[in-house]
Amino acid sequence: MGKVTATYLVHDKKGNLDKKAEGIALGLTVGSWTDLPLLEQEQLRKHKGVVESVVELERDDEADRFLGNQRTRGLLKISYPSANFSNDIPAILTTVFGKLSLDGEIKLIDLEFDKQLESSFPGPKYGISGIREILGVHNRPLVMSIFKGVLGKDLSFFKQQLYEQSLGGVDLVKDDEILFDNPLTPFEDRIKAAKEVLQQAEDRTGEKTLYAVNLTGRTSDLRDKARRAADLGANALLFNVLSYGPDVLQELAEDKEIPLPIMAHPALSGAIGSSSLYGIGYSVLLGKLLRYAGADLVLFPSPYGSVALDRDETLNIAEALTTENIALKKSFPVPSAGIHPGLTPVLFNDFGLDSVINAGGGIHGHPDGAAGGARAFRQAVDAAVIGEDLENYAEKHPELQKALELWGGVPVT
Ligand SMILES: CSCCC(=O)C(=O)COP(=O)(O)O
Ligand SMILES: [Mg+2]
Repeated sequence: MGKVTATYLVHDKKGNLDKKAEGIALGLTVGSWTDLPLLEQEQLRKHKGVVESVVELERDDEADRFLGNQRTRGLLKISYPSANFSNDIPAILTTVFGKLSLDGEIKLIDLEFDKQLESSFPGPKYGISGIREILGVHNRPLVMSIFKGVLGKDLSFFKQQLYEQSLGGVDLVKDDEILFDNPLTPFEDRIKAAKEVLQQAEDRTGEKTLYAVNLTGRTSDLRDKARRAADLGANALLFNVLSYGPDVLQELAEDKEIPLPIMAHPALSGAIGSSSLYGIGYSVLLGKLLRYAGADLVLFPSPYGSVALDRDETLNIAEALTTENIALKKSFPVPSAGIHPGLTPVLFNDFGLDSVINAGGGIHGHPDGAAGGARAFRQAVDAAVIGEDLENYAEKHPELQKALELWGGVPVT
């Protein structure tokens, strides 16, 4: 029988992790079945959660002193039979962490779907290979930029920014996640304008740029809006997935009339993932779940920029998005926030060829404007791929030189 297996990090004042694990395995499934008649026990047995392992970890003495109590720390692995839930993320999350998420210091840090369950999820429609195919770029990390300062501006500003970013050589441009439908730059007009501008830029550079329009509004309108975007010639969607839920992303990803790559933004994820005691770990929240649900690209805070995450945490997200152990297409990891060209070598070192270097301020703040910023990133990527020192490479590449003068470089250690 199929199953989903959850791993929890627990801090427990009572100190008996085996009892705690058994309590969860029972409590989230059949309740106190041992008090029932034998026949009923037998019927319920196939629904009971199974404690797969209990590992006690070293105590966190500093936190215990701070909180004024001693807690046993441990990792509990519990599996839940697929007979208990339907094959969708809302049912799975409610099964493994629904009421449990309210029950003290407990964090869901891993979720393993068996192969049968995994096969009921779409995964990315394009994934890394499909997006590379569309762009015709196979041998380097992609470069992406973010519109900035569009709020309160009209379409002419939008077009100008897009043209400059594309001319400089970025592979993708995305809306900022805070740009919603508005009278100055309406959703459909942005798509039409972008189509025209990107064709003009491609005619000059010979390179393709994809524009990810922010798909926003009421949940019930999203499907039609996304289909309309596809009809108008949009080439990608940006989606604030955690404001809606991963299942909404899955609905969009599965829709045959929305044949567009979907880029998932991590807005709101900090509220769920940032505590070391509670919530859902980032590698599940932004990694596995979004890959299963069908995100082609996933943004997350890099370990180095303005909203930095712990480096191991970011590596685990990227691993979940790209591991071969999941038989679905791979999603592009997009470490983001506060990125400038000088960070390219460390990002390349951490996330490799199959990643996207993404910047807003680091593009638009360049002394030569967005086109110069984009060129500086492309030069930094080229240097990283051939393993050349950024400072040396900058001697013959003035845009990179200017970026390094402004923001500095960060050596790989
Ligand atoms: C927290 S990851 C999302 C990155 C993002 O949406 C963004 O606007 C980053 O902009 P920046 O100017 O910091 O590159
Ligand atoms: Mg943003």
